[in-house]
Order: sequence, then structure tokens, then C-alpha cells
Amino acid sequence: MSNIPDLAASTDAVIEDAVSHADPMVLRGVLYQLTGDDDLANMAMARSKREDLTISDVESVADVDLLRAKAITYLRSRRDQGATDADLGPQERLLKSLSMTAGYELPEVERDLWIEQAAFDPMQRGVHWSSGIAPEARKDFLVAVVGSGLSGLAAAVQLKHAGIPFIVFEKNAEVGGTWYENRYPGARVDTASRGYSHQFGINYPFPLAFCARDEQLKYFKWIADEFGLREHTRFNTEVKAMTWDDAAQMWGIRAEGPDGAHDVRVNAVISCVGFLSRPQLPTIAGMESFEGTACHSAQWPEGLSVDGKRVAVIGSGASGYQTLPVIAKTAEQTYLFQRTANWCFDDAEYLQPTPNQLLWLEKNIPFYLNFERLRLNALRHPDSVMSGCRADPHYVDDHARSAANKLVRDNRVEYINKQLASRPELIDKMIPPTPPLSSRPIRVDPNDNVYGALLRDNVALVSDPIERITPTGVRAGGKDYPVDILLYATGFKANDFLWPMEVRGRDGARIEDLWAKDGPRAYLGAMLPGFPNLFMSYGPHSNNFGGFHVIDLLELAVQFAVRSVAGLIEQNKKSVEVTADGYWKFAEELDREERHMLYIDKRAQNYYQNEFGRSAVNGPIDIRRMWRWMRDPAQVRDGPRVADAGISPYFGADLAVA
Ligand SMILES: Cc1cc2nc3c(=O)[nH]c(=O)nc-3n(C[C@H](O)[C@H](O)[C@H](O)COP(=O)(O)OP(=O)(O)OC[C@H]3O[C@@H](n4cnc5c(N)ncnc54)[C@H](O)[C@@H]3O)c2cc1C
Repeated sequence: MSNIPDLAASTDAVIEDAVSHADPMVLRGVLYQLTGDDDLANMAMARSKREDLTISDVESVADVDLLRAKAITYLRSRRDQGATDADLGPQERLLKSLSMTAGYELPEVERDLWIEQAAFDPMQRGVHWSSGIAPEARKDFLVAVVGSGLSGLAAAVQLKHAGIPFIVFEKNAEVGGTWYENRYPGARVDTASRGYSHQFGINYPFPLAFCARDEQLKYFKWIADEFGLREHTRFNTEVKAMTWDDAAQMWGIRAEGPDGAHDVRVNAVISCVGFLSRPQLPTIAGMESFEGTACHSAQWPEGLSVDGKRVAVIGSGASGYQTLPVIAKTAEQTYLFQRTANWCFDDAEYLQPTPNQLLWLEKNIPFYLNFERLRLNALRHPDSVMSGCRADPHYVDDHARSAANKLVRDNRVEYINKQLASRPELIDKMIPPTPPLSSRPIRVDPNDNVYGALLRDNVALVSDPIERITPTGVRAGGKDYPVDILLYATGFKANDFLWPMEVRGRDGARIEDLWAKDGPRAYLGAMLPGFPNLFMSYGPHSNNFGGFHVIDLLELAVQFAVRSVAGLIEQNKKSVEVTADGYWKFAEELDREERHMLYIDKRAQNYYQNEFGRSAVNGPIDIRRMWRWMRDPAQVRDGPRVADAGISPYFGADLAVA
């Protein structure tokens, strides 16, 4: 960021060049908010349909030019007046300005939600103590955070901000979770990095649109340093067991670190252990006999090079497809062992660096980052994304589950046909048997992707079932494939929430028993009956569909946990717990919504479905409802009241407080 000049030091040419890179919709909303210029509001817009959402866009080149000219005038004048701190402008204008960036009218009833999403106050998801709470009241309430990935960092920041004492236990040597562990070649986020950052990290200058692993990990390290979290963290220390002591109303934590056992008693626990952090290895005969290097994608040995090596990639999910093109570039030979093909979606920005001009806009146009963030969220509006992920019960087709789903499929099949035109024998093997969007969509670069890799002379697709691993490679379809490196890109134990920790609640209650009926569930993805003061972030039902990015839901879960703890402190209470009734009411709501979701398609083979044919990981409830409930757990049914951010109404009918 240091090489990006301040506005005060920028020439007209620098300003003009930067503005030419601005997203017109972002520019339109932010300029309107800053200036109130009605020309911006009155522009003619082109309208298009995305599922159930009609979205408008700046229509003509002339309008884009007008927008840019106005931005340049504004910026020059701001520079010439000394570029002092800018005021956000009238609050009453905000919903209209944000709507102008979204491309559709954001309803008044959702005003707080969308303003919150734009993160004007990056610490708004923290605790806002009511007056009269002395700092001493907080100091006796100790919270344990388990894990320091994206969720654990969020919990630590919010607890620190609230002045509540906490300890973070982290089994790894560094923060970052997923992004610390996954260092396989080509590992990269498939959510735009600017949408995959915390609200309090909004100012971080991401150097790529979709950061590769190293760059995304730098962001997490930056959070740990910027907010002073390392001194609260016990690294290389794994929590093995947690036991609730009802008499003391406390959790006893047993952890193991390099210095031996840690036995700690805390008032509450925020579990941030993720569900994509425990590798799932396949069971294939002969695995132990392999004499080369074998690893899971999340355990890629530091420094392992594929240069000139023969590599087997086993698995064709997101990690397998992501790594193949990168490995193929320097390996002597690569084999992709694929049981089921997956749907890929090309995105021109996927491998692109952030242009300096965009970094300049983010640095120098006041609140540009906020409107940019809002735009990223708004483009994922539930009326468009969720509708696209729902099946139409009346639609009949062998391959798709709704008319919209069919369009997506046709479009993707055409893309695969084009990509593999020179090798038609690969096309059928690369067209997935499942409807698109019934499993995790894989984002790819339009040109540098799994299909392009399969066209290389040194890459072969093997779709015969694997018979066994031999000391020298893989045997499939009666043929031996000799390799030096075996990469198991076979996913995670996604359905084993909290595993392998031993968690015992009130009267020795076992989570395994609670979940025996049909797999893991959690009230709002965060709480379990019989397990007081235990909160989860990235718990069951945390993969949401549209409206928010996953990180937004995780920040909400953390907000729910930290505000609940603050509620206990404020009310001088010891414990809070969801009632069994509340837990099952929420479960019913989940089941009701899930019936329509594409991911329940019987053909889908992915971690979305558990052995009971439902999903423990996905959240089918519209994120706007989840937002209301998680902000105000007192209101578990979809009531008319949008709660304010006050602290008092936390404990309602579904939550028992003692
Ligand atoms: C390869 C890959 C790519 C992904 N890409 C995206 C993406 O682009 N967009 C997106 O939204 N999501 C993506 N995800 C999902 C991703 O897991 C979440 O977005 C997010 O990282 C979850 O953060 P978390 O902190 O909740 O969990 P994690 O990142 O999994 O962190 C959990 C932390 O808890 C620690 N821990 C676990 N158990 C214990 C214990 N018993 N004691 C102490 N510490 C413990 C772990 O060491 C780890 O540091 C991806 C996942 C994977 C695996």
C-alpha cells in the first residue's frame, strides 16, 4: 500500500487513471452519498433479471463517462482543499445511496442489515455496554476460544474490544486455520478476498482479487498483530476435552501443549474449530505400502516440490481441481484420479492481481471500501443466489432441477465442450452426473484451469475406480500408474463437528447422543441444549446461500456468543443455554427449508449431505432471517420486530438463563 500515493500527492493524471478503473455502480452510490448530486440518482438504468431479482446497471457509455467526470471533479476539489477527513453525509440518504450501488432498492425494513454489511463502523459487531457496567464486573468472567482461524480471530478481537478476559487455544503454530494448513500448490480462496475479510479488517489492501494461500494467510497474521492477539494465544496447544461443572457453572478444559497438560477453568467457551480442518483420508487397499511421498492436501509438507516428479492427484473436488493445473506445469507427469466430475464456473478475475488504481480508489475515495463491500454482498442477494440453489418440485428433467438450473447446466456444458473441443473423448467424463449447484461450485480461471490441464501431454485423467495403492503408485482398471507423489485431495471430516474433542455437558451429557438421531445440528448454528455457555462459530448450518459471505455469518455467530457473554455479565448471571424446545423448533425450521434445496439431490456426492440424507453443514434459511435471530435471539420466530443493537433483549423464550 505504501507505493499508492495519497490524494494530496496525486496529479490529475493519477486521479483520472484511477477513476477509469472504478466499478461504476460503486462510484455512483458513494458519490451520491458524499455529494447528494441528483444527476447520479436520475441516470437511466438497464435492467436485467437474476433469478427472482431484477437488478439495474449503469446503461450507457455516456453515463459511465458522466460518472467518472463527476468523480474526477470531486476528487480534484477535495485534493485542492487539503483532503481532510470526509464526513459520510446524511444518514437519511444512506439507504438510497447503498441501493444505487446494489442495483436494486434495499427495503426500509432491511435498512439496518445492509448498513451493517457496509461496515461503516468496523467494530459494530462487538459489545456496546449499557451504562453503569463497571470494567471490574467483566474481569472475573474468563472465556476460552478454541482455534485461531477466521472465527477464532473474530472472537478474540471482539472479546478484547469488550474488555472480557480470554485465552485462545490453537493446535497449530500459527493463526489462520484453513489458510495456515492448506498450502498445496494452487491453494487459493474462491470467495473474493474483499468479501472474505472481517468487518474490522475492511482496510486491508488485498493485493489480489482472489488471494492465493500465502497472501490470504498474511491477512490473518496481520489481524493477529494489528489487534494484539498473539499474547492471548497458546499455540501448539490442542484442546482434548471440555467438561461442564454444574455446581461451579464453569467449563473445565483439558489441553495439551509442548509444555504438557493445561487444565483451565473458564466461564464460557467459544468453539472456533472449523469443520474443514480434520482431513478425511480414503480407505484404499495398500495405502501404507506406498514408498514415495503421500500426503493429504491439507498436510502438504513445507518445501515439497513437484518439479520433474510423477504425481497422482486422488480426488476431484475443489482442492483437486485447483491444484491440477498448477502441479501439471512443472511435474513430469500428473494423473487425476476422478470418481465424479464437478461443475466449474469461470471467472476472469480469478487469478488477477488488484490493479494499483483500485488500491488507490480504496485508499483515497472516502467510504469507497464500504460501498465496494456492500456491492459484493448485494450481488449475492438471497433472491438471486438462494433461488438458484432451490429445486422446482414440478420441474421434470433428468439432469436439472428447475428451469434456471437447466440454463446453468446448458451454459456449463457448452463451456466444457469448448474447453475440451480438441479432446472430445474427455467431454463426457468431465460433465458431472449431478445437477449444477447441488455440490460446491468450483471457481476457475477461464483459460488456466482443470480442463486446460487435461489437454497437456503430461496429464492423464483416470476415471477407472482405484483398485489399490502399490509401493510404486496406483493401480486402476487393471493398469499401474507409477508415481513419486500421492496427493489425497479427498476433503475433510466435515460432519464430525467438534471432533475429536471430548465434550461433556450438564450431568455428563454427550454430544454424540444429542446428535445420534440424524447428525449434528445447532440452534442458530451456535448453541446446544445441555451444554450451557458453549457457543460455536462455523458450527452446523454455517454454509449459507447468498446475501452474506460465509465470513459474515461467522462474525454474526461470534457476535451472538460475545454479546450473550456480555448479557450474562450485565445481568449478573452465570449461564445461558438453549432449551431443548428451542433447539428442536429451529431444527424443524431447517428441515422445512432444506426440502427445497438442490444439495439434497440424491445424486449429489459431496460433504453437504450426511449419512441421514440431510445436511449438517449447510444453512438453508434465508440469511435475512438468520441475521434477525442472531442479533436478537429472543426472537426465534420470524416476528415483525427488527431488534435494535441494544444489549438487553438477548435472553428470550428459547434461552434459559441461570
Ligand atoms: C481448501 C479450502 C478452501 C476454502 N475456501 C473458502 C473460500 O474461498 N471461501 C469461504 O467462504 N470458505 C472457504 N473455505 C471454508 C473455510 O474453512 C472457512 O471459510 C473458514 O476458514 C472457517 O474458519 P474457522 O476459523 O471457523 O475454521 P478453520 O479455518 O478451520 O480454523 C479452525 C482452527 O481451529 C484449530 N483447532 C481445531 N481443533 C482444535 C483443538 N481441539 N484445539 C485447539 N485448536 C483447534 C485449528 O488448528 C484451526 O486453526 C475453504 C476451506 C478449505 C479447506
